[in-house]
Amino acid sequence: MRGFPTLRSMTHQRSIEDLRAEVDQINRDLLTLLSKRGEVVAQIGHAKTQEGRPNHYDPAREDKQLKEIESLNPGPFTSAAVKAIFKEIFKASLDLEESNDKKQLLVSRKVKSEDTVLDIDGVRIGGDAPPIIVAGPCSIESEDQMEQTAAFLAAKGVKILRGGAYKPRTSPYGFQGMGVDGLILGSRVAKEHGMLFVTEVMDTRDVEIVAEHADILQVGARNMHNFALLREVGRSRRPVLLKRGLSATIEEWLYAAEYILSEGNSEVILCERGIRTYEKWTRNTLDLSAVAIAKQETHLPVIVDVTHAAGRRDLLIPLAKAALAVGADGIHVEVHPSPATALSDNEQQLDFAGYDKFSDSLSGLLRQPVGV
Ligand SMILES: O=C(O)C(=O)C[C@]1(C(=O)O)C=C[C@@H](O)C=C1
Repeated sequence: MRGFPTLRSMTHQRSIEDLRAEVDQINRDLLTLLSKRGEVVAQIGHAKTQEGRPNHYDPAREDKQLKEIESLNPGPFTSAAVKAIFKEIFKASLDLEESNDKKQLLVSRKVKSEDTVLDIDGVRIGGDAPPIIVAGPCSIESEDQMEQTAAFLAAKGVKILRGGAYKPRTSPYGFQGMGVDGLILGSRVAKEHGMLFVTEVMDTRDVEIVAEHADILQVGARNMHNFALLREVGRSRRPVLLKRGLSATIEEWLYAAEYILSEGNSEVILCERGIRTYEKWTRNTLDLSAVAIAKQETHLPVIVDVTHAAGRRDLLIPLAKAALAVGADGIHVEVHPSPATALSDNEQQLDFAGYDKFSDSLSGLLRQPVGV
Protein backbone atom coordinates (compact mmCIF):
# COMPACT_ATOMS: atom_id res chain seq x y z
CA MET A 1 0.00 0.00 0.00
CA ARG A 2 1.28 3.38 -0.94
CA GLY A 3 -0.98 5.39 1.42
CA PHE A 4 -1.30 9.20 1.49
CA PRO A 5 1.64 11.28 0.33
CA THR A 6 3.56 12.74 3.27
CA LEU A 7 4.50 16.42 3.61
CA ARG A 8 8.06 15.34 3.05
CA SER A 9 7.24 13.66 -0.26
CA MET A 10 5.10 16.65 -1.36
CA THR A 11 7.67 19.41 -0.76
CA HIS A 12 11.31 19.53 -1.09
CA GLN A 13 12.24 19.30 2.60
CA ARG A 14 15.21 21.36 3.81
CA SER A 15 17.39 19.79 6.45
CA ILE A 16 17.27 21.02 10.05
CA GLU A 17 20.90 22.12 9.76
CA ASP A 18 20.08 24.20 6.72
CA LEU A 19 17.07 25.80 8.43
CA ARG A 20 19.11 26.47 11.55
CA ALA A 21 21.76 28.20 9.49
CA GLU A 22 19.04 30.49 8.14
CA VAL A 23 17.72 31.12 11.69
CA ASP A 24 21.27 31.99 12.76
CA GLN A 25 21.50 34.55 9.98
CA ILE A 26 18.08 36.00 10.92
CA ASN A 27 19.30 36.27 14.54
CA ARG A 28 22.31 38.24 13.35
CA ASP A 29 20.09 40.51 11.26
CA LEU A 30 17.71 41.02 14.21
CA LEU A 31 20.64 41.81 16.48
CA THR A 32 21.96 44.38 14.03
CA LEU A 33 18.53 46.00 13.88
CA LEU A 34 18.12 45.84 17.67
CA SER A 35 21.50 47.50 18.19
CA LYS A 36 20.61 50.16 15.65
CA ARG A 37 17.32 50.72 17.50
CA GLY A 38 19.21 50.91 20.80
CA GLU A 39 21.49 53.61 19.44
CA VAL A 40 18.57 55.70 18.18
CA VAL A 41 16.69 55.25 21.45
CA ALA A 42 19.81 56.30 23.39
CA GLN A 43 19.75 59.54 21.41
CA ILE A 44 16.07 60.05 22.34
CA GLY A 45 17.07 59.46 25.99
CA HIS A 46 19.88 62.00 25.75
CA ALA A 47 17.51 64.58 24.23
CA LYS A 48 14.96 63.96 27.03
CA THR A 49 17.67 64.45 29.68
CA GLN A 50 18.78 67.69 28.07
CA GLU A 51 15.17 68.87 28.10
CA GLY A 52 15.18 68.20 31.85
CA ARG A 53 12.87 65.17 31.69
CA PRO A 54 14.32 62.65 34.18
CA ASN A 55 11.36 60.31 33.64
CA HIS A 56 11.87 58.71 30.25
CA TYR A 57 8.92 56.33 30.40
CA ASP A 58 6.28 57.30 27.84
CA PRO A 59 3.33 54.87 27.87
CA ALA A 60 1.44 56.79 25.17
CA ARG A 61 4.37 56.44 22.77
CA GLU A 62 4.68 52.74 23.57
CA ASP A 63 0.95 52.25 23.03
CA LYS A 64 1.05 53.98 19.65
CA GLN A 65 3.88 51.71 18.50
CA LEU A 66 2.09 48.58 19.75
CA LYS A 67 -1.08 49.51 17.84
CA GLU A 68 0.84 49.96 14.60
CA ILE A 69 2.78 46.71 15.16
CA GLU A 70 -0.51 44.87 15.72
CA SER A 71 -2.07 46.27 12.56
CA LEU A 72 0.97 45.36 10.46
CA ASN A 73 1.57 41.91 11.96
CA PRO A 74 1.73 39.45 9.00
CA GLY A 75 1.86 36.32 11.23
CA PRO A 76 2.60 33.53 11.89
CA PHE A 77 3.08 34.88 15.44
CA THR A 78 -0.09 36.03 17.20
CA SER A 79 -0.46 39.74 17.93
CA ALA A 80 -0.20 38.94 21.65
CA ALA A 81 3.15 37.22 21.11
CA VAL A 82 4.52 40.02 18.93
CA LYS A 83 3.33 42.66 21.40
CA ALA A 84 4.98 40.82 24.31
CA ILE A 85 8.28 40.79 22.40
CA PHE A 86 8.07 44.51 21.66
CA LYS A 87 7.17 45.31 25.26
CA GLU A 88 10.43 43.62 26.27
CA ILE A 89 12.25 45.75 23.68
CA PHE A 90 10.66 48.93 25.14
CA LYS A 91 11.68 47.86 28.63
CA ALA A 92 15.29 47.20 27.60
CA SER A 93 15.33 50.51 25.72
CA LEU A 94 14.07 52.37 28.78
CA ASP A 95 16.72 50.69 30.97
CA LEU A 96 19.35 51.74 28.45
CA GLU A 97 18.16 55.35 28.45
CA GLU A 98 18.06 55.49 32.24
CA SER A 99 21.43 53.79 32.81
CA ASN A 100 23.05 56.22 30.35
CA ASP A 101 21.46 59.01 32.34
CA LYS A 102 22.84 57.68 35.63
CA LYS A 103 26.33 57.37 34.18
CA GLN A 104 26.46 61.13 33.96
CA LEU A 105 25.52 61.79 37.58
CA LEU A 106 28.31 63.52 39.45
CA VAL A 107 27.73 61.25 42.47
CA SER A 108 28.25 58.14 40.33
CA ARG A 109 31.32 55.94 40.42
CA LYS A 110 31.02 55.76 36.64
CA VAL A 111 31.97 59.44 36.56
CA LYS A 112 34.56 59.25 39.36
CA SER A 113 35.79 55.77 40.18
CA GLU A 114 37.97 56.53 43.20
CA ASP A 115 36.48 57.16 46.67
CA THR A 116 35.97 60.76 47.74
CA VAL A 117 37.90 61.26 50.95
CA LEU A 118 37.01 64.39 52.90
CA ASP A 119 39.74 66.06 54.89
CA ILE A 120 38.18 68.56 57.26
CA ASP A 121 40.92 70.19 59.32
CA GLY A 122 42.81 66.92 59.38
CA VAL A 123 39.77 64.69 60.08
CA ARG A 124 39.56 62.25 57.15
CA ILE A 125 36.24 60.68 56.18
CA GLY A 126 35.69 57.98 53.54
CA GLY A 127 37.95 55.83 51.40
CA ASP A 128 40.85 54.30 53.33
CA ALA A 129 40.28 56.46 56.44
CA PRO A 130 39.28 54.53 59.59
CA PRO A 131 35.53 54.75 60.29
CA ILE A 132 34.61 57.93 62.15
CA ILE A 133 32.16 58.54 64.99
CA VAL A 134 29.83 61.53 64.96
CA ALA A 135 28.36 61.90 68.44
CA GLY A 136 26.60 64.38 70.68
CA PRO A 137 23.18 65.31 71.94
CA CYS A 138 20.06 65.52 69.84
CA SER A 139 19.51 69.18 70.82
CA ILE A 140 21.88 71.80 72.16
CA GLU A 141 20.23 72.70 75.47
CA SER A 142 22.77 74.45 77.72
CA GLU A 143 26.42 75.31 78.14
CA ASP A 144 26.81 72.74 80.89
CA GLN A 145 25.28 69.97 78.76
CA MET A 146 27.51 70.74 75.75
CA GLU A 147 30.63 71.22 77.82
CA GLN A 148 30.20 67.89 79.63
CA THR A 149 29.42 66.01 76.43
CA ALA A 150 32.29 67.46 74.41
CA ALA A 151 34.81 66.87 77.22
CA PHE A 152 33.66 63.26 77.59
CA LEU A 153 33.59 62.48 73.85
CA ALA A 154 36.88 64.23 73.06
CA ALA A 155 38.57 62.17 75.76
CA LYS A 156 37.23 59.06 74.00
CA GLY A 157 38.80 60.15 70.70
CA VAL A 158 35.59 61.34 69.02
CA LYS A 159 36.45 64.02 66.49
CA ILE A 160 33.02 65.23 65.40
CA LEU A 161 30.53 66.74 67.83
CA ARG A 162 26.89 66.96 66.81
CA GLY A 163 24.10 69.00 68.34
CA GLY A 164 20.91 70.53 66.95
CA ALA A 165 20.35 74.26 67.23
CA TYR A 166 17.22 74.20 65.04
CA LYS A 167 15.03 71.20 65.78
CA PRO A 168 12.52 69.85 63.27
CA ARG A 169 9.89 68.60 65.73
CA THR A 170 6.76 66.72 64.85
CA SER A 171 4.75 69.08 67.05
CA PRO A 172 5.07 72.84 66.55
CA TYR A 173 4.81 73.14 70.35
CA GLY A 174 7.86 70.90 71.03
CA PHE A 175 11.24 72.44 71.93
CA GLN A 176 12.42 74.11 68.69
CA GLY A 177 16.08 74.54 69.60
CA MET A 178 18.30 77.40 70.81
CA GLY A 179 18.83 78.86 67.33
CA VAL A 180 21.84 81.16 66.82
CA ASP A 181 22.80 80.96 70.52
CA GLY A 182 23.00 77.19 70.11
CA LEU A 183 25.19 77.54 67.01
CA ILE A 184 27.62 79.82 68.83
CA LEU A 185 27.72 77.52 71.85
CA GLY A 186 28.15 74.31 69.84
CA SER A 187 30.93 75.68 67.70
CA ARG A 188 32.81 77.21 70.64
CA VAL A 189 32.67 74.06 72.75
CA ALA A 190 33.72 71.86 69.80
CA LYS A 191 36.69 74.12 69.06
CA GLU A 192 37.77 74.16 72.70
CA HIS A 193 37.94 70.36 72.62
CA GLY A 194 39.62 70.10 69.21
CA MET A 195 36.48 68.72 67.55
CA LEU A 196 34.53 69.55 64.41
CA PHE A 197 30.97 70.76 64.86
CA VAL A 198 28.08 69.41 62.78
CA THR A 199 24.57 70.80 63.06
CA GLU A 200 21.38 70.77 61.04
CA VAL A 201 20.25 73.60 58.81
CA MET A 202 16.54 73.60 57.96
CA ASP A 203 15.93 76.83 56.10
CA THR A 204 17.67 78.40 53.10
CA ARG A 205 17.71 81.69 55.03
CA ASP A 206 19.87 80.13 57.76
CA VAL A 207 22.53 78.51 55.55
CA GLU A 208 24.88 81.47 55.78
CA ILE A 209 24.77 81.78 59.58
CA VAL A 210 24.99 78.02 60.14
CA ALA A 211 27.94 77.80 57.72
CA GLU A 212 29.63 80.56 59.69
CA HIS A 213 29.59 78.45 62.89
CA ALA A 214 29.51 74.81 61.77
CA ASP A 215 32.27 72.76 60.13
CA ILE A 216 29.71 70.43 58.54
CA LEU A 217 26.13 71.30 57.58
CA GLN A 218 23.54 68.61 58.15
CA VAL A 219 20.49 68.29 55.91
CA GLY A 220 18.00 66.25 57.92
CA ALA A 221 15.72 63.47 56.76
CA ARG A 222 12.67 65.73 56.69
CA ASN A 223 14.47 68.18 54.40
CA MET A 224 16.04 65.70 51.99
CA HIS A 225 13.44 66.69 49.37
CA ASN A 226 13.88 70.43 50.00
CA PHE A 227 15.56 71.16 46.68
CA ALA A 228 16.03 74.88 47.37
CA LEU A 229 17.90 73.99 50.58
CA LEU A 230 20.00 71.36 48.79
CA ARG A 231 21.03 73.92 46.18
CA GLU A 232 21.82 76.48 48.87
CA VAL A 233 24.06 74.14 50.87
CA GLY A 234 25.64 73.17 47.54
CA ARG A 235 26.68 76.79 47.13
CA SER A 236 27.92 77.11 50.73
CA ARG A 237 31.35 75.47 50.33
CA ARG A 238 30.97 73.64 53.64
CA PRO A 239 30.90 69.82 53.74
CA VAL A 240 27.33 68.49 53.93
CA LEU A 241 26.01 65.49 55.84
CA LEU A 242 22.91 64.43 53.91
CA LYS A 243 20.47 62.17 55.71
CA ARG A 244 18.21 59.89 53.72
CA GLY A 245 14.56 60.95 53.76
CA LEU A 246 12.04 59.07 55.91
CA SER A 247 10.48 57.33 52.91
CA ALA A 248 13.02 58.16 50.24
CA THR A 249 14.17 55.55 47.74
CA ILE A 250 17.91 55.14 47.29
CA GLU A 251 17.57 56.84 43.92
CA GLU A 252 15.85 59.89 45.45
CA TRP A 253 18.56 60.08 48.10
CA LEU A 254 21.32 60.00 45.50
CA TYR A 255 19.54 62.60 43.37
CA ALA A 256 19.35 64.81 46.48
CA ALA A 257 23.14 64.47 46.79
CA GLU A 258 23.40 65.27 43.09
CA TYR A 259 21.66 68.60 43.73
CA ILE A 260 24.48 69.53 46.12
CA LEU A 261 27.27 68.35 43.82
CA SER A 262 25.69 70.07 40.84
CA GLU A 263 26.16 73.39 42.62
CA GLY A 264 29.89 72.71 42.83
CA ASN A 265 30.11 71.24 46.33
CA SER A 266 31.53 67.72 46.14
CA GLU A 267 32.04 67.31 49.90
CA VAL A 268 28.94 65.29 50.70
CA ILE A 269 28.61 62.55 53.32
CA LEU A 270 25.59 60.30 52.82
CA CYS A 271 23.84 59.19 55.99
CA GLU A 272 21.43 56.25 56.13
CA ARG A 273 19.11 56.64 59.14
CA GLY A 274 16.47 54.01 58.64
CA ILE A 275 13.30 54.22 56.59
CA ARG A 276 9.61 54.01 57.42
CA THR A 277 8.19 50.54 57.06
CA TYR A 278 5.26 48.65 58.59
CA GLU A 279 7.58 47.38 61.35
CA LYS A 280 6.77 48.74 64.79
CA TRP A 281 9.42 47.21 67.03
CA THR A 282 11.99 49.71 65.82
CA ARG A 283 11.41 53.43 65.17
CA ASN A 284 12.60 52.96 61.57
CA THR A 285 14.04 50.05 59.62
CA LEU A 286 17.78 50.30 59.05
CA ASP A 287 18.34 49.69 55.35
CA LEU A 288 21.75 48.07 55.19
CA SER A 289 21.44 47.32 51.49
CA ALA A 290 21.16 51.05 50.90
CA VAL A 291 24.56 51.48 52.56
CA ALA A 292 26.12 48.78 50.38
CA ILE A 293 24.45 50.17 47.25
CA ALA A 294 25.43 53.77 48.00
CA LYS A 295 29.04 52.62 48.51
CA GLN A 296 28.93 50.69 45.25
CA GLU A 297 27.15 53.25 43.09
CA THR A 298 28.70 56.45 44.42
CA HIS A 299 32.17 57.58 45.41
CA LEU A 300 30.89 59.47 48.47
CA PRO A 301 31.48 58.51 52.13
CA VAL A 302 28.46 56.81 53.70
CA ILE A 303 27.74 56.78 57.42
CA VAL A 304 24.91 55.25 59.44
CA ASP A 305 22.81 57.00 62.09
CA VAL A 306 22.04 54.08 64.37
CA THR A 307 20.13 56.21 66.89
CA HIS A 308 17.32 57.13 64.51
CA ALA A 309 17.37 53.80 62.71
CA ALA A 310 16.66 51.87 65.89
CA GLY A 311 14.92 54.36 68.15
CA ARG A 312 15.98 52.12 71.03
CA ARG A 313 19.27 51.85 72.88
CA ASP A 314 19.49 48.07 73.08
CA LEU A 315 20.00 47.75 69.31
CA LEU A 316 22.70 50.35 68.83
CA ILE A 317 25.68 48.00 69.16
CA PRO A 318 24.51 45.25 66.78
CA LEU A 319 23.28 47.80 64.22
CA ALA A 320 26.56 49.72 64.32
CA LYS A 321 28.52 46.48 63.90
CA ALA A 322 26.34 45.51 60.95
CA ALA A 323 26.74 48.97 59.38
CA LEU A 324 30.54 48.77 59.61
CA ALA A 325 30.46 45.23 58.26
CA VAL A 326 28.69 46.37 55.07
CA GLY A 327 31.26 49.11 54.55
CA ALA A 328 29.95 52.23 56.33
CA ASP A 329 32.59 54.95 56.72
CA GLY A 330 31.29 55.95 60.12
CA ILE A 331 28.57 55.86 62.73
CA HIS A 332 26.34 58.66 63.95
CA VAL A 333 25.06 58.24 67.50
CA GLU A 334 23.33 60.52 69.98
CA VAL A 335 24.92 60.94 73.40
CA HIS A 336 23.58 63.08 76.26
CA PRO A 337 24.84 63.52 79.86
CA SER A 338 21.35 62.79 81.16
CA PRO A 339 19.05 61.31 78.48
CA ALA A 340 16.11 61.08 80.89
CA THR A 341 15.95 64.86 81.17
CA ALA A 342 16.79 65.64 77.52
CA LEU A 343 14.46 68.09 75.79
CA SER A 344 14.13 65.84 72.72
CA ASP A 345 14.55 62.16 71.82
CA ASN A 346 15.10 61.09 75.43
CA GLU A 347 14.13 57.48 74.66
CA GLN A 348 17.07 56.82 72.42
CA GLN A 349 20.15 58.84 73.42
CA LEU A 350 23.03 57.11 75.20
CA ASP A 351 24.38 58.31 78.52
CA PHE A 352 28.16 58.32 79.06
CA ALA A 353 28.29 54.82 80.52
CA GLY A 354 26.20 53.61 77.58
CA TYR A 355 28.58 55.28 75.14
CA ASP A 356 31.57 53.61 76.81
CA LYS A 357 29.99 50.23 76.31
CA PHE A 358 29.05 51.13 72.74
CA SER A 359 32.53 52.26 71.74
CA ASP A 360 34.24 49.36 73.54
CA SER A 361 32.11 46.91 71.55
CA LEU A 362 33.09 48.57 68.29
CA SER A 363 36.73 49.30 69.05
CA GLY A 364 38.07 46.46 66.91
CA LEU A 365 36.04 47.64 63.94
CA LEU A 366 36.79 51.33 64.33
CA ARG A 367 40.57 51.09 64.29
CA GLN A 368 40.90 49.55 60.84
CA PRO A 369 38.98 50.55 57.75
CA VAL A 370 36.68 47.61 57.06
CA GLY A 371 37.73 45.46 54.14
CA VAL A 372 41.33 46.72 54.02
O1 LIG B 1 10.21 57.33 22.16
C1 LIG B 1 10.60 57.51 23.30
O2 LIG B 1 10.21 58.46 24.01
C2 LIG B 1 11.57 56.58 23.89
O3 LIG B 1 12.10 56.87 24.95
C3 LIG B 1 11.79 55.25 23.23
C4 LIG B 1 10.90 54.16 23.78
C5 LIG B 1 11.02 52.97 22.79
O4 LIG B 1 11.79 52.04 23.07
O5 LIG B 1 10.37 53.04 21.76
C6 LIG B 1 11.40 53.76 25.12
C7 LIG B 1 10.75 54.07 26.27
C8 LIG B 1 9.54 54.88 26.32
O6 LIG B 1 8.66 54.45 27.31
C9 LIG B 1 8.90 54.97 25.02
C10 LIG B 1 9.51 54.62 23.86
